[in-house]
Amino acid sequence: MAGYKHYFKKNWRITMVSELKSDILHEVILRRPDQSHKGDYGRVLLIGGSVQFGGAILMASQASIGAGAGLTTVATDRANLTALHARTPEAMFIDWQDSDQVVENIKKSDVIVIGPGLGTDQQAVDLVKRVFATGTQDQILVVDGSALTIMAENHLMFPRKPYTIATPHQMEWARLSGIQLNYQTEHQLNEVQRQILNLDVLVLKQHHTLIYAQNELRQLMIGGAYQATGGMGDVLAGTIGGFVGQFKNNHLKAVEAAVYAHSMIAQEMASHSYVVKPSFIADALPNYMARIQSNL
Ligand SMILES: NC(=O)C1=CN([C@@H]2O[C@H](COP(=O)(O)OP(=O)(O)OC[C@H]3O[C@@H](n4cnc5c(N)ncnc54)[C@H](O)[C@@H]3O)[C@@H](O)[C@H]2O)[C@@H](O)CC1
Ligand SMILES: Nc1ncnc2c1ncn2[C@@H]1O[C@H](COP(=O)(O)OP(=O)(O)O)[C@@H](O)[C@H]1O
Ligand SMILES: [Mg+2]
Repeated sequence: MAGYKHYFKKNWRITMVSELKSDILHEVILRRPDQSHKGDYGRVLLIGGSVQFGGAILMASQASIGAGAGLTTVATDRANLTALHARTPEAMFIDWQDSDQVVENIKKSDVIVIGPGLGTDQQAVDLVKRVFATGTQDQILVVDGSALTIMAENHLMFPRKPYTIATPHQMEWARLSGIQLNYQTEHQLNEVQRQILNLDVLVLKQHHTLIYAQNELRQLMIGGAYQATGGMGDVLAGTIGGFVGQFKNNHLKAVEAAVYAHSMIAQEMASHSYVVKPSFIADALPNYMARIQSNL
């Protein structure tokens, strides 16, 4: 347990525990007004994708676009440029070594997703620090994958200003909180919540993912082991980015809807797929969201 207090401080009181149900989708995914444009649906910047883990950021950006982000930009290793444009020509590219362009794009984004396939080398550490230092009050930050490991290894705290969502799986949460897997009971987590610093939403990914926010804890009861494939969390991070970027009334509900939709699509696909490819979920999002909007 040693060390977690270093990261977390804010007082959280979980007073409501409930199951996350499908009505969240109908609450969040509404018909778009005709008089609107791409600038209304979120400028999402995704940062990640080392040479080794390029696929992670491709999947996350595919999910951001599928989820409906108005503009999706990817700051990644130049090695991913051709693959990115071949897979998702809708995405814009920034070389993550170009710090001026990275900072400029952090500033003009509504949502920043950092971590999928980021890796943990010094350049990645610098990027996490830069994002944390630059993020403003009216921005939303999604911290995933390697960015969480970097935080644990470098004793970084979540930044104060942006609305911050963390999406650790249990191993990442163990690194960050100091609570080992076998001890990650509800009680232990509540103890940590009381001390959380600067975090608005914690999506603790596992079979039956838990979503913690200041006054509530919701549990996802759908989804299954057909989701246990590398890239599944990268697609979730991109989906959350796309949802919070466009569904602006309530950030927490947008996160909950993203988590629910991601697993519901997987569950539907599992009726005819032994494993569900994460990129298929990214591509299925627009059709699924249209069905929700039409109440089908
Ligand atoms: N195609 C790609 O480029 C991929 C890149 N990835 C990236 O690789 C980096 C390292 O992330 P990883 O998660 O692979 O490695 P980590 O070292 O962070 O953790 C993975 C290990 O944690 C253990 N674990 C325990 N409980 C778990 C749970 N509930 N869910 C998931 N794992 C659990 C598993 O045994 C697993 O081997 C991240 O930046 C990630 O985004 C991964 O998403 C895999 C696919
Ligand atoms: N057995 C399972 N049941 C339900 N959901 C699962 C299961 N295994 C994995 N998942 C889901 O898949 C995603 C995996 O995320 P993560 O481990 O970050 O993947 P990656 O980093 O490889 O993209 C999470 O949303 C998790 O809840
Ligand atoms: Mg992950």
